[in-house]
Amino acid sequence: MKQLKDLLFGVSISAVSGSTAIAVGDLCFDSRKVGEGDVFIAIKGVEADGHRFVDGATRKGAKAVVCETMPETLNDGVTYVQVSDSQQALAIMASNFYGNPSKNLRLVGVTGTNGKTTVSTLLYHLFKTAGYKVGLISTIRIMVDDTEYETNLTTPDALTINRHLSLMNQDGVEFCFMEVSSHGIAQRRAEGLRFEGAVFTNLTHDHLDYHKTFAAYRDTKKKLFDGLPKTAFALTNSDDKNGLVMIQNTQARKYTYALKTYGDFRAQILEQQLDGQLLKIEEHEVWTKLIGAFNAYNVLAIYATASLLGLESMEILQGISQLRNVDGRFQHFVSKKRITAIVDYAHTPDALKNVLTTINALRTGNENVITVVGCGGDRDKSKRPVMGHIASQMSNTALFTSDNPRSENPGVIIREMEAGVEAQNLRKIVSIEDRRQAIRTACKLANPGDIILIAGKGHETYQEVNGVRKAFDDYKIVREELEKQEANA
Ligand SMILES: CC(=O)N[C@H]1[C@@H](OP(=O)(O)OP(=O)(O)OC[C@H]2O[C@@H](n3ccc(=O)[nH]c3=O)[C@H](O)[C@@H]2O)O[C@H](CO)[C@@H](O)[C@@H]1O[C@H](C)C(=O)N[C@@H](C)C(=O)N[C@H](CCC(=O)O)C(=O)O
Ligand SMILES: Nc1ncnc2c1ncn2[C@@H]1O[C@H](COP(=O)(O)OP(=O)(O)OP(=O)(O)O)[C@@H](O)[C@H]1O
Ligand SMILES: N[C@H](CCC[C@H](N)C(=O)O)C(=O)O
Ligand SMILES: [Mg+2]
Repeated sequence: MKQLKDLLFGVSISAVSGSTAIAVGDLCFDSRKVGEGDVFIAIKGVEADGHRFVDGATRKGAKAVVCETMPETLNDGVTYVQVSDSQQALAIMASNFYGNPSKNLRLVGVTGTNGKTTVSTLLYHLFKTAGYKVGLISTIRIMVDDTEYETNLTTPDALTINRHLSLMNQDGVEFCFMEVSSHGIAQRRAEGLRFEGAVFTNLTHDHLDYHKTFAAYRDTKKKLFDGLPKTAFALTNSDDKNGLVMIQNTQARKYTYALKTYGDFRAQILEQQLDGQLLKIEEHEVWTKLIGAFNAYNVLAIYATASLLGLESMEILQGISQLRNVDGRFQHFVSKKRITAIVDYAHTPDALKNVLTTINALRTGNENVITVVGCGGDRDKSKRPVMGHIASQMSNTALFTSDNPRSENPGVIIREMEAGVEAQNLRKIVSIEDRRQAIRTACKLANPGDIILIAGKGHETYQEVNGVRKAFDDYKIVREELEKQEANA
């Protein structure tokens, strides 16, 4: 059992009713999961206000409540702690609860619209190859060195983060790479963590449903850098319009990386093929299996981060040459009849544009590019016409389909994508709600040499409709469809 007053260390408290010198059980921010002796933290969320569940939580046995507004009736035997920000309090208490595990390892946060999973996962593999014990907190999985844990958010809640960091401490993990999403920052999920460094990839259109304006989205990301200590490093992409803005107010040591402009770390693309590219990083040439200009940025960010963490150049370059694509990021195969299928997690306008630019640059003749793409339901609607335009403009055929419609009508989402298609591209689009049918049609339309891109879902192995996730794997399906079709031909 822990003492409540110890868990509150560092929390800015405005009022207390009852004693904080009491032993408490777990921390809990969901009244439905409260157990006897727990501390319930009431959070004002997007859907609900946790303050409404304070009474229910104490009836289920919560011994202490952390809240922003004191309830009108206080129950005997319960300690109420009023704080200015419950989400911040939760994060600090979660870190205290697990013995501040981020202080016992070298933690690096990665933020930006695209590239977070790629950069953090590749850093994990690079440091593993270099012989270290490593942790990873990413969209796809959480790794405590070799042990994998499931996750359903990019940046999990503060308790989940600290619980896994604590497992990393127990396992002797030295480095941890972690994605820090804008939702994570806005909801203070990573507050109270001690970062040794933070990396910025890029900033383009996404999540405007949540942040409302691009400036608010940018300023949210910037907070990760504003909160770094002097001893940390802040590494930014100076080719990105907002790269320097990110590090403008940080106390940390500032470093930049760039392909086009000036940077402390620089790279150049020397050659590109479907199975890799040759890069010049500083004075060294290195071959990587990761292709596309966007991956040249990712690889350079990894090189710079590893250098700042003290690895030797040669060791880093050797590691880079062994890295493979991250699951669902430009994951591809060539069928018997030489049709290339690429599955990619491009779910923002910029990512889709980058992937299609890379694919178009690989064309050597009259190959057709056939794109299958959708837009997520209950997510930023303003992305839909833009992605519709990009897919139709940059492909020979674009099949618009469903991508996790969630609570929305998939047909309506597709109509919103169609609204962005310019008149001269209308003949290139076909809309098919059923994603499997859309993939099947793309396979039927493809001739030898053609390239099929299936965008948006990458590593995901489900399709989410009305709160239910049904098994669905783009890579498996396109493989099956092409094999079936080629066997019947
Ligand atoms: C919009 C959003 O980000 N929501 C997240 C947020 O939920 P919330 O605060 O809105 O929760 P709420 O339902 O309003 O409830 C408020 C509070 O009341 C509590 N409650 C509620 C009901 C009840 O009976 N009793 C009770 O105590 C809830 O536990 C909560 O503490 O906090 C929860 C706990 O941390 C998250 O699980 C939840 O993520 C939802 C599931 C989600 O889909 N989030 C996505 C958008 C997200 O965060 N994505 C980013 C990646 C984005 C990117 O691509 O960059 C991510 O980091 O994954
Ligand atoms: N550095 C980059 N710049 C632009 N686009 C990129 C970059 N890296 C990857 N992408 C594109 O974005 C897609 C998503 O990449 P990744 O999963 O690494 O991003 P993320 O930031 O983790 O996304 P999420 O916010 O969903 O967690 C890739 O499939 C690719 O199409
Ligand atoms: N982390 C992103 C993932 C989007 C992936 C796409 N397949 C979708 O479901 O919209 C989000 O939650 O917005
Ligand atoms: Mg990610």
